Amino acid sequence: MEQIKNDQIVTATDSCSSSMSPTINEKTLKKFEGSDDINDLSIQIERSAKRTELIQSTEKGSTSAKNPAYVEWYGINYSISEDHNVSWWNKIKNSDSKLESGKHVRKIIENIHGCANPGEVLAIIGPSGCGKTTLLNLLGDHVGSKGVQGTITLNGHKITKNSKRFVAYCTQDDIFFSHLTVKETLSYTARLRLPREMSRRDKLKQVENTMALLNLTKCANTIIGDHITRGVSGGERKRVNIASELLTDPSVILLDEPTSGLDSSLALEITTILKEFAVKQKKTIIMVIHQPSSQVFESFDKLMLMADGHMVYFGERAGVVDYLADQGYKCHPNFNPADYILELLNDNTIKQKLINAYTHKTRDDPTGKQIVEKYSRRTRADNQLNNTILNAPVTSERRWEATFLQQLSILTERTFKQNIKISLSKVNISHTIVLTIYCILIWLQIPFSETSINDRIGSMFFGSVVWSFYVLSESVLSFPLDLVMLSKERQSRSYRLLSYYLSKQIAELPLVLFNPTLFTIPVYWASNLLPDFGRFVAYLVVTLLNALTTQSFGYLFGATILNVQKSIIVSLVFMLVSMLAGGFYVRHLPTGLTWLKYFSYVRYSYSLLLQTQFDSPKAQFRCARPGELPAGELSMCDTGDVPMSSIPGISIIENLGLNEIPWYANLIVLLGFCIVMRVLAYYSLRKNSRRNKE
Ligand SMILES: Nc1ncnc2c1ncn2[C@@H]1O[C@H](COP(=O)(O)OP(=O)(O)OP(=O)(O)O)[C@@H](O)[C@H]1O
Repeated sequence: MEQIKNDQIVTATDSCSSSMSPTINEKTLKKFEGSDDINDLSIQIERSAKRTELIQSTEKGSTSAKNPAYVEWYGINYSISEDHNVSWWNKIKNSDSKLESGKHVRKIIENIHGCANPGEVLAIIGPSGCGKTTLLNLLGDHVGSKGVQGTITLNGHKITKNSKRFVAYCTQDDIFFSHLTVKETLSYTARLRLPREMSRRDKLKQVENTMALLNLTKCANTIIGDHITRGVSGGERKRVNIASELLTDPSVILLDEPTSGLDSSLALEITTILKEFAVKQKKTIIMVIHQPSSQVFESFDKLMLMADGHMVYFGERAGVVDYLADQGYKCHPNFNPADYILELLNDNTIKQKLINAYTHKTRDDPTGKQIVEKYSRRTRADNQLNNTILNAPVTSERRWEATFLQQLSILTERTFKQNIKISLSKVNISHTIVLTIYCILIWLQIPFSETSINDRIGSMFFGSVVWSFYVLSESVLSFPLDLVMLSKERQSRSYRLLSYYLSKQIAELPLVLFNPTLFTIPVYWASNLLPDFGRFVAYLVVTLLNALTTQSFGYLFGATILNVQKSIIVSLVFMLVSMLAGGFYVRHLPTGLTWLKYFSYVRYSYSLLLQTQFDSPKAQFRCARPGELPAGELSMCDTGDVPMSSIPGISIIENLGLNEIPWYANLIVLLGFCIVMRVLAYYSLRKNSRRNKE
């Protein structure tokens, strides 16, 4: 231990008792008078003044100042069941008893308590894996009730759906739509989550101010990006994450490592902004932070130390150094206390001693309720805030700020902007063009003759099935890929599930139809399908309806399974089974499997396509001349009693056994599949989103 202390003293440059305030004051200025750093300092002063001005501009109409929220938690325990290695049979047989006996239960956090007051910043510090994020998830009500014990309150009341809207959670992972710009991202958030009474202009002004505050103005028009498309930098993305929560004016802000990936001056700038928000707008700020600099550390009001899921310290930040000194671990005055704390907590022996010391200290108050009462200002008179407000539930009369129609239009616009760049990307368009050219070359001007009937049917079947695969592979991923964003935004009560679901249908409709249309128009005319405009329109409509029905199935699989890999496998198997029962590859299904054809939507669209092309007086196919057919194959013209010069199209459909039901019945069934699958997909998504909350 002595070694640790000495090493730290040698390398330390920061001060344990540094009095550097987050904002630059005259005293600091005097210290630098006459020095070369004066220019830097005046820039900092300017920035500080600008920051204060921007925070004041967002202060107008702030609801958090009217709705201060005291967060208190005590007796918190959280366990998970670790049954990954148990066979499914054993899980079914013994699930409850094994869980109860604790055989597969792992305690993640134990007997945790604390509180955070409006106007204050509470920092949670501890080594990696000690349970900080888990605690934040619990405070943000992002964990279901399973395995959770203890009490978490907002102003003394349990967190409800309505009060949750006042709690913003800035997660460790920055979750965004990759093809939207920074400004678009923040604007959509503002339009969805800022009060209904605010005009759109004011909401956008708030976005501009927040961007200026977090130094995002210069990258306002840069896309967020992802691992494929380069966008803003990691630090900028982190700031967009913070901005998107700050601009919605919450009463409580939970932040998971808001400064990770930022350089030290930017980290200080962010914590300073948060501190100013806390003080000026009475926001309650709880942040998990890794290795803060001493200046950042000084800006915290309260501190909570954790190790191995246990408490090590909770109280005033200013008291931690003395507390550790009392335990025999004195921090050198020249050393950053945060670094020192982490050094201590990463030493197994010291960590255990500190955990034991805290447990001993709270032996008469194992849930920590009394400690919480000691540090919470809720129950005590406050000069600035009326005591009745302090105990009032944080709640809103409205469940959503934007009306249903506003949500629908905002989400449709957002989904369209995000997806158009994917669906109509250069790669996708090139793929369609190449496929179109290839099909034209293969099926160029198919003659109306008996010998080419199979080629004609083949071109029609391929022209619809190829888009089924294409559409299925995109639509099946639609919900699994949106899942994290959806659950984050639904947690913050940004919109209804129904508005999200309908907006997806509307926004993706033109996009899903674009490529099949681009393909079908030239291929139809080039391959010499029935030269009749009405029939062409009918053919196009059926091709597009087939694509939409496939999309419905894709939505259903995606919404039900919600797992990328599993959804793809299930949808592929389904598609292959539907194709085989579709009537193209197998005309007569084996006895016992004939029912399959009634469930194959491919069969209905395939029958409809053939009906558009063959069920017409214009569809006449010249009989094969001797020697044109392969040896041994009989011409359809020779099978009847009357000699024929051409074959009517209708007899071809009859021969294929695809005229069992009229065209309008095929259309109704296909439409039915399309609509019913979408309704089922919605209920499936709703059921899954409810299950996620439990
Ligand atoms: N749902 C879960 N399933 C399995 N393990 C979990 C789950 N939730 C938390 N854990 C485990 O609980 C421990 C605490 O995780 P948590 O993410 O809260 O740590 P942390 O202190 O935030 O770590 P870091 O600083 O590295 O982000 C880890 O060991 C983690 O693996």
